[in-house]
Amino acid sequence: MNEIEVACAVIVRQGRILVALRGSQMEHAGLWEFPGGKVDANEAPEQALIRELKEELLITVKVDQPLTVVTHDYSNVRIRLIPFLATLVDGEPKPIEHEKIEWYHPDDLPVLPWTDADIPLVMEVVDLLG
Ligand SMILES: Nc1nc2c([nH]c(=O)n2[C@H]2C[C@H](O)[C@@H](COP(=O)(O)OP(=O)(O)OP(=O)(O)O)O2)c(=O)[nH]1
Repeated sequence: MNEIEVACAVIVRQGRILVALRGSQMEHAGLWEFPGGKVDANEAPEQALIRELKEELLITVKVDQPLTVVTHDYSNVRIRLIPFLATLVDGEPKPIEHEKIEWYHPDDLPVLPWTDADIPLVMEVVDLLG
């Protein structure tokens, strides 16, 4: 199966976490995710994350500690989801590609409809920050 690496960010501000709803034009439309995107060849996951968050939310982040990598098989692709805690250092996020974004308290995350790969990560975030 084709395998892709996807870096994503758990951005925490004043106890709330930035989450994004995938738009109708995207795969997994109508599901929530942590913002991020595919890691290009010869790119570090941290670099990919900084690039993707500039593109899709117009923000600059500082990448902090890595969280636990999740490997998940969708029907057509295996993804390695590579999460990091991150801090917003410049800009106010705007949903350029997403349907919308929200800041949620960690304890409110588990009830959202998430992309399948994110479920273990959501649990880790609740354990760590909830
Ligand atoms: N960004 C992100 N993607 C996720 C998460 N969980 C999850 O299964 N995915 C999947 C959805 C997509 O199939 C893939 C990421 O691809 P994408 O389409 O968002 O990335 P991209 O912006 O680099 O895509 P593109 O420019 O090539 O279209 O990973 C998550 O929490 N964050």
